[in-house]
Amino acid sequence: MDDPDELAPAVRSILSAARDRADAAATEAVSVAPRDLAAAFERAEADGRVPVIAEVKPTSPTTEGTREDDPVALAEEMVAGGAAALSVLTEPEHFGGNVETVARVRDAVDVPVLRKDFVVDEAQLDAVESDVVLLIARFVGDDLPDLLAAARERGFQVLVEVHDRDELAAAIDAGATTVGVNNRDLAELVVDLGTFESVAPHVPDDVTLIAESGIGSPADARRMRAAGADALLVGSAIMDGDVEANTRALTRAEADEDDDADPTADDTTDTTETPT
Ligand SMILES: O=C(O)c1ccccc1NCC(=O)[C@H](O)[C@H](O)COP(=O)(O)O
Repeated sequence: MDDPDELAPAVRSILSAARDRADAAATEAVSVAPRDLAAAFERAEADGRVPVIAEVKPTSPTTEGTREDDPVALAEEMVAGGAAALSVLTEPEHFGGNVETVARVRDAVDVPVLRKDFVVDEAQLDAVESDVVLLIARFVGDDLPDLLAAARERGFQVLVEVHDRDELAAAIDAGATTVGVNNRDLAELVVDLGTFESVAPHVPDDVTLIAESGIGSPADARRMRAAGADALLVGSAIMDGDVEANTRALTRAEADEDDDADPTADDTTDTTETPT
């Protein structure tokens, strides 16, 4: 990992808490039979939905307040809104998450569930079963190949998160097949959708590519898709207000634009002939 002093104070605090939790991590290795993430994206595409990983994110260092609703109810609303997969924050101190929520959400829905946390140590992988785990290239540094292998041995699919071309190269060298480009700079906590646009052209075609963070509107969703995103990971914009409607607006971002461009595509239009 590069110089921790270059990270935002909130992120240093997140990492320090993650290391403390690693000390108390489980000792028995989990064994997962995962739901296929790529297949879930394909199902969404076939159905005319933008593949969206909707994130259960009660709070965060860049969010005001905490959403106190039952996370399982929120997860079900996300699926009703067309989410192809879910992400559940399990970091307790800065994001209001916990590992029990992943298990409850996974029991309640049939889409793949990503456990979103700041894993820095192999034993942390055993805290709970999920279909996908996140490894952040910047945080795990040279341990990425070993952690990737350890996660796969347990059956997890792995989303490797990068922020620039050097991290992308490290992810590809380590054998990552699903890569997320985070638009949020963890040094400044500033979001710039141009990050995805600058890194995406360098991602090999056989890698499943996910645009993460800062996607706030259907126009943003279309922008990320035009830049090559196979799927989008969205938290704040979905959690702010009506979760089902917010999810639907993003999963329908392309279908709704097609409908706008072609009024005859509106399936509510009555095409029966009126007798004269
Ligand atoms: O979201 C934050 O404030 C944050 C701060 C520090 C480190 C990580 C952070 N977010 C983690 C995430 O990966 C996002 O929750 C995820 O990409 C969704 O982002 P968004 O749609 O912008 O909520």
